[in-house]
Amino acid sequence: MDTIYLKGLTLKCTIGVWQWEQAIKQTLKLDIELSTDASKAAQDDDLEQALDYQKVAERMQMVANEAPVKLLETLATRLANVLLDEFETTRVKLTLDKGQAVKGVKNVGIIIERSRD
Ligand SMILES: Nc1nc2c(c(=O)[nH]1)N=C([C@H](O)[C@@H](O)CO)CN2
Repeated sequence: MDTIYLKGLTLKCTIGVWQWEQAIKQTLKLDIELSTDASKAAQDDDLEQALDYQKVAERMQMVANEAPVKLLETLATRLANVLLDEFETTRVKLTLDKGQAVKGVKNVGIIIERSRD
């Protein structure tokens, strides 16, 4: 199995448990790993048969923009579900980074892995 990855994708979204966070947009960084079989796309040199990472990036930004959430867990799960439902992949790993959301911490975030048969 092969892996398509994106690192440091910028997402703008309304996220956070506090009232002030629900009134602003914050910037998160997203890393994604998607399992794929790259052999057919490589053999024919054909984007149509590839897992298109540009479409993945655009879809992730759309989902993040859509609805306010409180928890990183909620957004990460929504993003993973969209990847599994809409793209040719059976395993996803997401790292969602909220930067310096906690005083004294360099970075804070969540890593989730999801798969389907
Ligand atoms: N497990 C989590 N803990 C916390 C979250 C979260 O999304 N998941 N969020 C917050 C606040 O929104 C924080 O980011 C800003 O003060 C606190 N803990």
